[in-house]
Amino acid sequence: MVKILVAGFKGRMGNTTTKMVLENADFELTGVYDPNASEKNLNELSDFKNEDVPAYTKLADIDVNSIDVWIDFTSPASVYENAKFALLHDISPVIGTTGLADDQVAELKEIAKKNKVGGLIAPNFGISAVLLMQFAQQAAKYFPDVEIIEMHHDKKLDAPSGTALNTAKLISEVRKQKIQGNPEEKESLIGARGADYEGMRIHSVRLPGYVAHEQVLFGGQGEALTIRQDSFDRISFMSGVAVAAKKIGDYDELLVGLENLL
Ligand SMILES: NC(=O)C1=CN([C@@H]2O[C@H](COP(=O)(O)OP(=O)(O)OC[C@H]3O[C@@H](n4cnc5c(N)ncnc54)[C@H](O)[C@@H]3O)[C@@H](O)[C@H]2O)C=CC1
Ligand SMILES: O=C(O)C1=N[C@H](C(=O)O)C[C@H](O)C1
Repeated sequence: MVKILVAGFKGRMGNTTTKMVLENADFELTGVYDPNASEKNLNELSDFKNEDVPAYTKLADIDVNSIDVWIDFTSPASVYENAKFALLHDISPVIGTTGLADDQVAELKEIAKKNKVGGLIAPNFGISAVLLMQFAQQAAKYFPDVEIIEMHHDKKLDAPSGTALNTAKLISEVRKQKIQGNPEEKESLIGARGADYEGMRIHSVRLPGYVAHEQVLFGGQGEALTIRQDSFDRISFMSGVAVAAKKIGDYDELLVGLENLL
């Protein structure tokens, strides 16, 4: 039985993850954490009235000995501190929160290595998104001209999305250095051409009704290829989170990307 704490349990992903953990026979929910919670126990929430699980609002109060895996769906501002806290207490972090800077990831990898604790940072736990990133990396070998459009709900804090940024990083590993478009082009409205990641453009759409969607557009001589994935419901991330929580205890380093565990 894997003992799990869900960080960010009051949020959209935290709520869905808390339910998934409670419903999975391989898991025991031993804590939930959210500094913005007013509850002391999960059973104070109507959705979870039969679940006796301590709800923490301060890192210092967490019973670290009761936790094997820390699942984090919090905020770009808090994920580094949370992941470091988990690693330093011999708890395996499974991080879905986006917005970690490259130097923060490098530091967390060092801490994991030094303390021999397994952990995972996954920009996206949906299998459709994992496949999209792999297919896009493959296509970029043949189509170096690429633009990414990511579309999300309008409550999202970070832009571009972690998935779009990771897609661009994976593509840049195989793509020849290239500045796309007309070198003389000028934006008459700032931002019209989107963000620039090593010459690739990333466009972020935020609209109510959307959940999480991405298109990678490739253009070539007289042809084009579009790869698209859609998460219509947050349940789409749960099988990936469950796989990670089950397997991460077998590792002693911090991995990036769900594909490493599939
Ligand atoms: N990797 C993946 O597959 C996915 C990643 N995400 C990412 O997960 C994160 C959360 O997304 P949502 O649930 O939509 O956000 P949300 O805003 O609904 O929930 C975030 C929760 O974290 C809490 N929180 C804030 N500071 C905290 C701290 N220091 N420790 C613990 N909890 C804290 C907030 O009170 C809130 O309840 C975002 O970064 C998002 O991009 C979202 C969906 C899938
Ligand atoms: O905020 C979200 O909702 C999501 N965030 C992740 C990201 O930034 O890529 C994963 C997914 O797109 C949903």
